[in-house]
Amino acid sequence: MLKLTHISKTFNPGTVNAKKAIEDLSFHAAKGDFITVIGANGAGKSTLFNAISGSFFTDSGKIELDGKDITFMPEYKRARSIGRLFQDPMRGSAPGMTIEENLALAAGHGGWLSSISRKDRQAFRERLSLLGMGLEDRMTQPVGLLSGGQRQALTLMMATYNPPKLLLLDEHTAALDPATAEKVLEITKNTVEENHLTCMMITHNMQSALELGNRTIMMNAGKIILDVIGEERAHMTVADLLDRFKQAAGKALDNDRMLLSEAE
Ligand SMILES: Nc1ncnc2c1ncn2[C@@H]1O[C@H](COP(=O)(O)OP(=O)(O)OP(=O)(O)O)[C@@H](O)[C@H]1O
Repeated sequence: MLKLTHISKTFNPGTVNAKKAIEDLSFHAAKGDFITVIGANGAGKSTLFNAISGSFFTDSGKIELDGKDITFMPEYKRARSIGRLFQDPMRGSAPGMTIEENLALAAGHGGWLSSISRKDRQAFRERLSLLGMGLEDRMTQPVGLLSGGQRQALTLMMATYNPPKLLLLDEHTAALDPATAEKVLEITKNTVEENHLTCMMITHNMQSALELGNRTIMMNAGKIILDVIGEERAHMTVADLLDRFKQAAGKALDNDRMLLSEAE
């Protein structure tokens, strides 16, 4: 479904601030893969997502999605096939518009109340009720009134209303309190499974990285240094992950937030 072939990206090339953020990275995600992504601070995880979603063009290499070469496709066109969520719940939905208007936009009906039919409203209500957050009774309220967790769950629903070919989740629960984060992760798991989505999720929680999805990749210094799936992954513990990181990177994992979440 997603194929990256020898992609590289250097920021500020040719200056003293030059930074090789992705280095000759090749990777293939099969249809239906749910891949958790972990790694050191500044390893290039968000940059990898930016490269896939087209925030910039890579310096070299090729990016293919569902058999199509998208290496030089602009970001707004890729957005039709790639859904993305960020850490900040304020991104991805329009605060001044109501829940149903936001959903109408996501469904592709245009965001104006007059274009929302009774049937649309019924469909929105049914889908919202599955979130278990009571949002089905608040459909005419502006999204800006929602809590971070409610907003993130709504954004996830919007990003997957028409199932994308690829869903990129960039620490989308990191700004939420632990109980809410757990709930949004549960909704994420159900959404990915029910829609058979191909999904990549950056997380700093190593336990969730092993529990969610079917595959885990670990990044360091712009490269994928570990890629585990199947039986091998099923038997892995967080301690094993840390060990494997040390073996592959030649140093201990230095992601403060990952280690902190481990100590909690
Ligand atoms: N637009 C940019 N301009 C210059 N340098 C950048 C830019 N974006 C990222 N970088 C640098 O590239 C490297 C990789 O950053 P990136 O945000 O992808 O790491 P990350 O793995 O997501 O890190 P973290 O876990 O700390 O969020 C870092 O050194 C970062 O400072």
